Amino acid sequence: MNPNSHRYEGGFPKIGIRPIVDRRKLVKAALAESTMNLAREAAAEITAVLRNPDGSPVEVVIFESCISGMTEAATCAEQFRKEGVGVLVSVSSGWCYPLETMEMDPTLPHAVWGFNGTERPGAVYLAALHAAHNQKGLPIFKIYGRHIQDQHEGKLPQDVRDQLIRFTRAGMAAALLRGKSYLSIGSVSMGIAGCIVDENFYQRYLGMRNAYVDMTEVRRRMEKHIYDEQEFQKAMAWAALHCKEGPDPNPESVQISPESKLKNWETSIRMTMIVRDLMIGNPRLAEKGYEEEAYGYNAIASGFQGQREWTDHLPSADVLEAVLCSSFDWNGIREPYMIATENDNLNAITMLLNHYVSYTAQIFADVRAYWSPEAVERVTGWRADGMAASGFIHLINSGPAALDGTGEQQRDGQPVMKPHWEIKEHEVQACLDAVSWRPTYMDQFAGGGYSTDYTSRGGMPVTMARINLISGLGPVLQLAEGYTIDLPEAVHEQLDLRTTPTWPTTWFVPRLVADDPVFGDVYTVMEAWGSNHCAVSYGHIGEDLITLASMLRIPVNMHNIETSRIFRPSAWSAFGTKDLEAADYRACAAYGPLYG
Ligand SMILES: C[C@H](O)[C@@H](O)[C@@H](O)C(=O)CO
Ligand SMILES: [Mn+2]
Repeated sequence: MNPNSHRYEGGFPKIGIRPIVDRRKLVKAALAESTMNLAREAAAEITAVLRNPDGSPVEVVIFESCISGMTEAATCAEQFRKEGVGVLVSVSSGWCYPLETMEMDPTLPHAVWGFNGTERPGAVYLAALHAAHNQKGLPIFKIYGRHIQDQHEGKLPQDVRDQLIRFTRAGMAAALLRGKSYLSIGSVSMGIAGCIVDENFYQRYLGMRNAYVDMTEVRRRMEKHIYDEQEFQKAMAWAALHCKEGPDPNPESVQISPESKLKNWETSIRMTMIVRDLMIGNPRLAEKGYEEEAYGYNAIASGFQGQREWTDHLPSADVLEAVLCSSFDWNGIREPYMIATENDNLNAITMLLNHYVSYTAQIFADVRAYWSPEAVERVTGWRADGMAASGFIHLINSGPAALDGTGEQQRDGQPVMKPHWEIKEHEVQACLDAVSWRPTYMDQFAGGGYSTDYTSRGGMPVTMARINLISGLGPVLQLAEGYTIDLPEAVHEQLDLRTTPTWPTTWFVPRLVADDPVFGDVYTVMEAWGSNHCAVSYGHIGEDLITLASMLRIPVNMHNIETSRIFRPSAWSAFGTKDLEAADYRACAAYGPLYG
């Protein structure tokens, strides 16, 4: 039994499509079938592109007939509620009485595609409907194709398809959060404010719950063997085979014995299994008589405090964080978990949002330093050139940097981080081979443990993001699209040795934007970063994060995304069309958190 397999026993939210038509008999007769066809086209596009976290196609439910008035609208809402629909798409090709056919649930992300064919006033309905939604405080996403289509042309134009996918991808991310938990194991680490759990944020913006377990629970389960001992043996064998131990960075005098190191591996592997079981439960524990422990906390993200009450005398959580955040372990290839070191839950949630729109594993990193070309030349003699010519940012943190972050997976010969369902076994091996498991620095982690030492391959398009909580304002999202870069080996060594070289490094260059107050210079991107941590996702997902943030009513305070890629509810334009950032703030403040 794969202990990851029951992770989504409750299934996944679905996307509901609401075909809408004018109820006048002759008009309905003329349009109902073609409107249903538009709904089917949209459904086919969504299921072809979007995936659930386990890699299965997102399920789309089309209401069985066209909605032409309040009765059908109510019947559809009730049917969709029973089906677990979490995202709505309405489709129309003619005029359809907005106030009588609209959906009123303020918590369901909703887009409307008004077919742009002049034979019938689909676009007029779309405009009137969005006016109704805006008057009633129910923002929707408007999908209006640029080019006129012929009435019975069933195909989705590319621009309609792009907006439909961008909306439903973000809508699914919002729906996947709803009702799930964030599990804190421990509390605030070393005075890091990002570790403070703000239940108001989780409940009102994300629709999530907060669970708390003291770190002593991990110790209890270790000491009482409340874990699957067969799996433990399998995991230890896997680690012995695949987790190559690298040089111990500590002075001889404090290096621990091989026997103690083996014990540290055993403890680290037990911690890994126990934290996973705490998050999602494990039916095997019930078989051992631990029915309560078998439940888990229905957690889609968690954080392990670690420092210092655990790490001062027990192995650090680097192994559990690195293994669980990766797309594979001794049980094979699987969806990565979202785990924050130090219980920096704001970073864990950022990892989760990234993951739900990108489908890939995430790199949790300290935003360690900006290296100017001048400083690099002074220290190494090398003048940074190419993409590094304006300097670069050192992203590095022990623990939850997924081993996928090595960049050893490939697509078309390029380094990538893939959704787990695309990863090949040989790529898993390549990721593992690129990692050196280094004994941790005893001066900081007196309890020992192992960190993952790797360097991300350059040439990957990535997005660095972070949610920050600002007093008097609430949550804000910042993001920077850019690329990982390679440094000459000797330069990397010199710069890395100045830091904590036993940790995973990603050299990052944000995509610069001329004359932008923040993205005009790599230095200001670092200087404007709102926290010590960031979550790095594969891919340029800034547009998806911006759409998702608007659904949750989280303003975006910093991004380098072109205006043409920004897709937010149509009501946002009522808050200003010249300054989209200001409009975003005003709209989020006006509507407040998605769940009230
Ligand atoms: C080892 C140090 O205590 C690190 O944990 C510290 O530099 C951090 O990563 C803080 O986020
Ligand atoms: Mn850190």
